[in-house]
Amino acid sequence: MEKMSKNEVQEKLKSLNNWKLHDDVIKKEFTFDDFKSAFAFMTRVAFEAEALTHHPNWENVYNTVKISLNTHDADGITEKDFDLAEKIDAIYK
Ligand SMILES: C[C@H](O)[C@H](O)[C@H]1CNC2=NC(N)=NC(=O)C2=N1
Repeated sequence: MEKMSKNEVQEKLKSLNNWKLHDDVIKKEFTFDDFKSAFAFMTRVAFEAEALTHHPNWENVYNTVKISLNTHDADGITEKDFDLAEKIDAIYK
């Protein structure tokens, strides 16, 4: 899949909720009531990632999950990252 230009990424980010471009990834931080809720979210995202064969880079500290998305194969950001970001936001709702 084709890597998107910085302008394409910025334009497409407008259709997402609070994801931001940082270097060559799009990023967002999610917060929860507690660890259990954060980990339940991660489990649901993990299944979605497997279904899409596209996986998040993430870090979890207690009730927060920081996620960054990029496409290794394209060495940048592609539509696949936006597809996964949309699914992640839907799971978070
Ligand atoms: C073979 C397999 O489809 C690839 O390695 C996939 C797996 N998950 C992936 N996830 C992400 N985020 N980027 C990739 O380029 C990627 N490649």
